[in-house]
Amino acid sequence: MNETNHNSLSIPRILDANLDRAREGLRIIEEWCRFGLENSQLAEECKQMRQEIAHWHTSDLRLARDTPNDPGTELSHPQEEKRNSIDQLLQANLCRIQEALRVLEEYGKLYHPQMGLTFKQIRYQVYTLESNLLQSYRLQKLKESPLYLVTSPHDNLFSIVEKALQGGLNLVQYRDKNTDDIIKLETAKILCQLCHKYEALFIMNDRVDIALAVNADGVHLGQQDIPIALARQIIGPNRIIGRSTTNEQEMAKAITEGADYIGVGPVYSTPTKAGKKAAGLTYVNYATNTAKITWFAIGGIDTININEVINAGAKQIAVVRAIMEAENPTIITKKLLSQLKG
Ligand SMILES: Cc1ncc(COP(=O)(O)OP(=O)(O)O)c(N)n1
Ligand SMILES: Cc1ncsc1CCOP(=O)(O)O
Ligand SMILES: [Mg+2]
Repeated sequence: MNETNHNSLSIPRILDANLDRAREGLRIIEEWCRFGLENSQLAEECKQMRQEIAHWHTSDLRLARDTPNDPGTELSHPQEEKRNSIDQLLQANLCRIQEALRVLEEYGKLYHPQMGLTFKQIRYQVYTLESNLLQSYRLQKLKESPLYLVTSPHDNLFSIVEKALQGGLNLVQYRDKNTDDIIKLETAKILCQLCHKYEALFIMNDRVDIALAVNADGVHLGQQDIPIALARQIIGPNRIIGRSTTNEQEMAKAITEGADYIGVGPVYSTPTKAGKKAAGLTYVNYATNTAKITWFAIGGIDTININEVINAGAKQIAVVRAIMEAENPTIITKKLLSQLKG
């Protein structure tokens, strides 16, 4: 250790700088919770943590500040100058807060007997905040996605999905009933990254294990798949669980069991789900009048018949062939989105 640069103010300076850093970072997250997510509970949690941190920022520590001689003020990482998305901005600031809290925890032990423990507790509160923030972000995005692409196997799968994302799609489900698991895993990984690049949500069909392995935003489970409670235990509280429903009883059960969204259909009979009886527009009407959670009408919907489904009250729809078999997936995506926006 170089003793020449070490003096009695070194630790107060470290604490002063990191108290500022943690509070600034929390303020950035708080603004998003308040204005972006409109989640007053999360905003309040941020505020309380800021106040607790402020309480430790005593005049002794502020007086130790020596900005003109601080070699760190000029240092900035190129990544700090660049934020491509709100997601990245939040991640970067959560990281900054956690680093600052860790510094406060370690150096705080040398300053005040209680400081290490307090900042350890705040650091854990920030981990919980991060996870709640992610859940809130996913649920909001889900609610605001009018169009849901459920994929089918295709030689140009990635390019079709990317073209649809370029058309404004926000929600994609990877569905492939027949491929080997090892290929499914690799495909899911690539699709998940692709979706996140476009800030879209990625949902895995049927498979909770693959959803977790690739960091998917959620999983879609049908009536023959594992129970929602078990999926929740495995996948945790922050990822989305969707459930297919074809009638009133299934809808009620899925909602009671805690599905984040439901599929409502098949509206029309469809070769994609051959042999499955259509639930019809009557069931869409029922969902319009009854479902209090996010729901997607699905089955046989295209640019021609979508208005019937919209007239039955659907605000969000899911399609397979309409996009997967389109000559131009970007144009069809834009068209479906504009039809849904009315
Ligand atoms: C959005 C959405 N709704 C319904 C389904 C159908 O799920 P499931 O009944 O499990 O049938 P498979 O898709 O697994 O054949 C879905 N995938 N997505
Ligand atoms: C997976 C699924 N679940 C109910 S209908 C359906 C398939 C919908 O496919 P398409 O949009 O091609 O009719
Ligand atoms: Mg299924």
